[in-house]
Amino acid sequence: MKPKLQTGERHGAAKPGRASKLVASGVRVSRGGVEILAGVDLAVESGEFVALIGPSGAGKSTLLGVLSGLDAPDAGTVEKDGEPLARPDLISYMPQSDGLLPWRSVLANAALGLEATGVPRRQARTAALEALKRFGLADFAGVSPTALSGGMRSRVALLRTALLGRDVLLLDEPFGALDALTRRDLRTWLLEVREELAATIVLVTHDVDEALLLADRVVVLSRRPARVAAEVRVPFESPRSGGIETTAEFARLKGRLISLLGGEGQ
Ligand SMILES: Nc1ncnc2c1ncn2[C@@H]1O[C@H](COP(=O)(O)OP(=O)(O)OP(=O)(O)O)[C@@H](O)[C@H]1O
Repeated sequence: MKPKLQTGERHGAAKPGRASKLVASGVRVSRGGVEILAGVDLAVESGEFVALIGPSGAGKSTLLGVLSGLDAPDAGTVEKDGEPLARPDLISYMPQSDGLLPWRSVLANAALGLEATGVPRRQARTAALEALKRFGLADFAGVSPTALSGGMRSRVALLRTALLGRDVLLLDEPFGALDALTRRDLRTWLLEVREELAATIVLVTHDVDEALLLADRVVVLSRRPARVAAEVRVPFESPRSGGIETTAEFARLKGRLISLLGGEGQ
């Protein structure tokens, strides 16, 4: 089953009153005597989809941890809609590992985030089943995640994160371990379900094509200790199709991002 889509609506436009603005100012982080973030300033608008790229080890995951509220910066602030991030549970964070539990069914895994926030089990599973249907995963509700392909696992993990209904979604290389074809499918899927998510999204990726295909804006971190080195607005209209990859504009932007990364983007 295909997810419900509001075709014709620009993907960048979030549902009113839902998505939040996230602003990081002067964020500095050192770990074990190593300076990782050296004053990062980043504003993500309500409903915007930002891709975060940078050289390997630059500090992308570290920044995402700070944006989630799970890690405190040594200096600087993160504000959501003008208020300091008070509790990490205001934001959905999907780390690199999908974290699906093999002894729970797909449905029980999808419901796990809700149950962890205190939603009664039956209610959580009803909501999870509804989401599985909307995201085309209902046929897999009763099976163990071990029976799923990598791509399906990523969908379930993303759905579990999204089901929390948070208005900010932070995704750390959600498709990093997948083969190229499966990644392509999942990018298309993520574009399709974006309307359903109605969230402000920050996606960490190593993949310049992925950043350009999905995001409204690409933010490039410098080498460690990282700052924001550059920002590139992605001009393609939504809904996007794979066809944009063959355009001269796509090639130009890709070349620019790779040169900003010093050739380390792929
Ligand atoms: N506790 C720590 N002590 C020392 N160094 C750390 C610690 N945590 C992270 N680092 C270092 O900080 C740097 C940034 O790590 P981080 O995972 O945020 O980078 P990244 O840009 O997400 O990396 P990658 O692109 O490889 O996923 C890395 O070089 C890492 O080794």
